Amino acid sequence: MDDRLPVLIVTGFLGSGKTTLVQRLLQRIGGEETGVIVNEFGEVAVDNRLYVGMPDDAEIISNGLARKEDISRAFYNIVKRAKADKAKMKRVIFETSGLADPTPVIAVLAEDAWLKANLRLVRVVSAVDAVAGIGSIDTYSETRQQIAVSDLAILTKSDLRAAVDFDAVQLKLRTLVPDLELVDAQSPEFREEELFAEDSRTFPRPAIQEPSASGETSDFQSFVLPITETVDWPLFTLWLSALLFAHGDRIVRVKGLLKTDASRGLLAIHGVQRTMHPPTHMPEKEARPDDCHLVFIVHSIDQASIRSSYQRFVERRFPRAPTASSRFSSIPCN
Ligand SMILES: Nc1nc2c(ncn2[C@@H]2O[C@H](COP(=O)(O)OP(=O)(O)OP(=O)(O)O)[C@@H](O)[C@H]2O)c(=O)[nH]1
Repeated sequence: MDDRLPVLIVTGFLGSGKTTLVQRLLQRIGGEETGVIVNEFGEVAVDNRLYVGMPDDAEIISNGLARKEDISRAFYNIVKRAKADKAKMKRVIFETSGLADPTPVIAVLAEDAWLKANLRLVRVVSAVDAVAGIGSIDTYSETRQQIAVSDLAILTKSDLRAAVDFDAVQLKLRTLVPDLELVDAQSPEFREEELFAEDSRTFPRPAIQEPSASGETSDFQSFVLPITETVDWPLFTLWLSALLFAHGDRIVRVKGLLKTDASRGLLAIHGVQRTMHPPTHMPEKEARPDDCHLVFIVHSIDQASIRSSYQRFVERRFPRAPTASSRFSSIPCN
């Protein structure tokens, strides 16, 4: 009997729904029995704080485009934990960052003798966003690379009004990988736990481009906008919606936690390209003042203009409520 721990790699572009999928999976299979590794792109690791129910002891690799040594260190830590508490850990999930090529993760599991003796890769799945996914495939080579090495694509956000239909996404994926299966995460037939089902996994599909060895060639930058004060929620959403509407092609992802006048706890904020997702409430006990900030992942846009836009638009206390049009015209990064 193969008693090595099964590993599932979850990949997908920025904001495609990887963490949501992992969270749903953990709810189905039991978070205490699952070792989780999260690689994040951003100056600070936030994903495990944006979701209720993510394990506190997740291994976080926060240098965005993880190098092989970071990946193997995280797997070593997980296996050591599993050995220390033998009966408990039953499986491992590795969530890549939205810009990472999963190939180095696959390579580490295939090359390191000790890891190979303790872990076995079950499959690589790619979250594909039904709203932004086709555009991301066309625009970002990172998305194409993630899909090329995946065994299965999982359609997310098909419940949203702006979602492209399943067949159109399937058709698009098959221009990259002719036999790639797509399943809909919103379908009642979708069972997250089956992602760990034991059929023999095929070897990774051939990469369609050379992966960047260190990952340091990315054109994307991330920065943190600290927001320690309580935010005027209507004003804030007006600002962020306008910013994403105007620059959603270059502000690829915004996420973070805010303390707002509309909520006694914290609100988790998610913007993905031009879509601002509904905020989610975080329990008050999770609130720590230094947690409150937004993480931006951008390309071809000056972060100073976003910072000054925020300062002018949201931080400034208006003596009288300005009209919507005067507020919009004050965004300097148009
Ligand atoms: N309506 C809807 N929203 C979803 C779905 N999946 C994810 N979202 C929302 O999309 C936003 C981004 O989801 P995440 O799970 O954080 O995406 P991610 O791929 O982990 O993001 P990064 O780690 O930044 O790359 C969040 O607001 C989620 O609630 C879905 O199937 N339907």
